[in-house]
Amino acid sequence: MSKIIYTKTDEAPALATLSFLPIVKAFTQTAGIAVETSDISVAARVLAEFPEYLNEDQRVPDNLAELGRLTQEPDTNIIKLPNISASVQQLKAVIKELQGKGYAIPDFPEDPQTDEEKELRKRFGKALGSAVNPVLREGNSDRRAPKAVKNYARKHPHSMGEWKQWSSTHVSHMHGGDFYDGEQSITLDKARTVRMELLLDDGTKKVLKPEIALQDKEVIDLMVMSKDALLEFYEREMEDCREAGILFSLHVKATMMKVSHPIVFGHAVRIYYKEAFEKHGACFDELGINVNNGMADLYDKISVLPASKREEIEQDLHACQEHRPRLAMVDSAKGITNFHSPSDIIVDASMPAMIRNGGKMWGADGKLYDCKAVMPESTFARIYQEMINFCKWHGNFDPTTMGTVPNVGLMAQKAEEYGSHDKTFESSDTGMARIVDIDTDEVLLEKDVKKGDIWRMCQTKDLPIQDWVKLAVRRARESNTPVIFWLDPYRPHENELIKKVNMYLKDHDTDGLHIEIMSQVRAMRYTLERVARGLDTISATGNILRDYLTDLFPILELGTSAKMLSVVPLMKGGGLFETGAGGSAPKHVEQLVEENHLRWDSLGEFLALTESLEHLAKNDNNAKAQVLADTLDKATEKLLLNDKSPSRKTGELDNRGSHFYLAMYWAEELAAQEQDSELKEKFSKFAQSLESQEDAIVKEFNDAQGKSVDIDGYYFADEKLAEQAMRPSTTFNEAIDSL
Ligand SMILES: NC(=O)C1=CN([C@@H]2O[C@H](COP(=O)(O)OP(=O)(O)OC[C@H]3O[C@@H](n4cnc5c(N)ncnc54)[C@H](OP(=O)(O)O)[C@@H]3O)[C@@H](O)[C@H]2O)C=CC1
Ligand SMILES: O=C(O)CCC(=O)C(=O)O
Ligand SMILES: [Mg+2]
Repeated sequence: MSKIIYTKTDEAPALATLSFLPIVKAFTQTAGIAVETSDISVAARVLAEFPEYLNEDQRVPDNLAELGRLTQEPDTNIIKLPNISASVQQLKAVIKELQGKGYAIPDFPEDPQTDEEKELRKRFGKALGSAVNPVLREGNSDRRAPKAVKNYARKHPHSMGEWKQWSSTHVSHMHGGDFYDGEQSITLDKARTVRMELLLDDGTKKVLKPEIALQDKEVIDLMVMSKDALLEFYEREMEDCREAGILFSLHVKATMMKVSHPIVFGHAVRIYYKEAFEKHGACFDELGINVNNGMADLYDKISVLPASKREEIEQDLHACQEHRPRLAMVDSAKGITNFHSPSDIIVDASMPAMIRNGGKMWGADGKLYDCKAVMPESTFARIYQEMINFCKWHGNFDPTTMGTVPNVGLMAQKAEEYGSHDKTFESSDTGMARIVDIDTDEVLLEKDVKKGDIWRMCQTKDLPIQDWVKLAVRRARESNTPVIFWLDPYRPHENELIKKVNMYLKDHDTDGLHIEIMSQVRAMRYTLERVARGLDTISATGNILRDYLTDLFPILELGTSAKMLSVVPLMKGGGLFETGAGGSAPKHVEQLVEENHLRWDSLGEFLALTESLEHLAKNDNNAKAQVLADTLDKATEKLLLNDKSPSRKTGELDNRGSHFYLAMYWAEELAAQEQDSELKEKFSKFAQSLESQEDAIVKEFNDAQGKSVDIDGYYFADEKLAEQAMRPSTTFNEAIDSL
């Protein structure tokens, strides 16, 4: 029997799954396909990590490890929904919720001292930040807007804020002392085993990572972020921002760069509130405040202090604000600033939202203002400034005419920075950071560091690079679209990649294809000139730009990255089908709980399912699966054309109603096709029955809305209550269950 694994994740997509999965199961079983679920939500991952603390009946298997194993099997077919990459605050909330429900998970040790606490911290660390995607992404990334989706966006453009030439909005990044500055990179001449160490001035060595096995032809990099340079940069930019009278907004990716970016974030907060931190430092230390977790953590922890002390601290914090720039807000109604939590502003989604808004962010008064977008690491920040320059000169992009920018991303096997967190260190001393061959004692790479600097090693394996080049050539051929490799010869790492790209391009027939290599800023300029003329350009990028560009262009082109087709052809032959290119939309859960309306758009799920069925049809020689894929594709287009995507407004069609329409259109298409008479017969009756009950079903869906709903939890909601909430139409449920 053919099998699809459907992941159960978190927040909005997890809710949507409760409504959509019964439909998927009912349709696919007609083609002999079993759909199995695999719970990889952050709560399930925490439970799986601590079986010895749980009763027998509370234990759950380590599904993520199993899925990771399956990525190595050629017949694997996984549909992967977005999941939470948890910050420390979120992880603590997960633990609290589980404990409250009788799961005796231990407390999170914030400042581990004993060996036991350190071990616990390490185990919890497995559920922190981006812990799922890197395990499953055993292939490179192919993300694009399907034609039907792009055509729909052209006909029904989303709103765009207006860019003015006199906008003061700009990007600020470091010009020295950051990871880009003085980066070192080599391609290995043979397989080696190395250690990462800090050589102190007195000759002693601190080994930080005793053994890393490196493959032949692998590219490794050594990069350092200077603490002094970072602090100077923040001081200068905060003052510049205050003088300019615009909002200060910090954009980091603390979820994926889960070691370095919380530190970079924490320094910004400490500099902003410098005097208060100097005055109350000892008290903050005593309370175990770690501002790398955001101001939310600070306010939470000072709440235990006597009122007079607490008020004094609050006053001192407010006094700092007087001579600092105004902060961009995440939620002005609730007074939540950009410094509240490092996972509130995640650069891949936050920068495009600002650019789409005409370069504006929300101020504390709920009004929009120009801003200084601060992205300390210059490596990729420059692409955003280039886009801002373009917008200021040419005005905002026009979704009705703009071209599209698909992406082929080098991602497999934890490529580049996104795989570096276990090789990233905040230096405890001043000395020489070194990568040393264990067998020969050769120093492969070394760089001076000072106490507090952040240093890291990145790895990029050769086979993923070969596969990436192959995928880029394939996409160029299949879509007859130019490919630009965004690679900067002045950056040592990318210079190594350029050599490899040039070499591996020779393995393919590139006759008649337009393939070029350009540095990021030129590539952005070139791509935008084409975008504005309605021309399409594939971006072939490394892992970080894959992430950034696949939110940036879709948000401008389609209004959201949720509408992207996002395929990961696994290197061992299987398929990983991600649903959209965005995240788990936490704000949507709030609306569901308060008003029983889920505005989550499952288009990404529909697109992923189509690809998954097509993959399965070919792999398992399952003709019925191909019929299901073809008809689902048509049904999805019909859904768009008939405007049956979820509305943002409570009382109107939402996620659940939209699923009903997809089911009805899918059934209609199956009834209309001539390839498979069995499916035709079965779905003709089903389609008729849904059509005849359409009004009653939509009424049931809409009537359920407008009141609050209790699903008893957030990270570990009650399955039954959540399912009831997500399947409120008895008529539709009966129809689906009877298929
Ligand atoms: N592949 C993965 O597993 C990914 C996971 N993440 C994780 O997701 C979480 C949230 O990240 P965040 O930066 O807020 O980005 P999101 O992409 O989740 O959300 C940003 C906004 O995009 C819109 N949006 C996203 N998806 C949809 C959808 N399907 N339908 C309609 N609108 C949508 C919503 O806008 P509006 O509010 O206006 O409706 C939403 O508030 C984090 O924990 C992050 O780590 C992030 C990216 C990828
Ligand atoms: O894994 C994560 O935290 C985010 C992934 C992401 O943003 C992406 O792949 O686009
Ligand atoms: Mg992303």
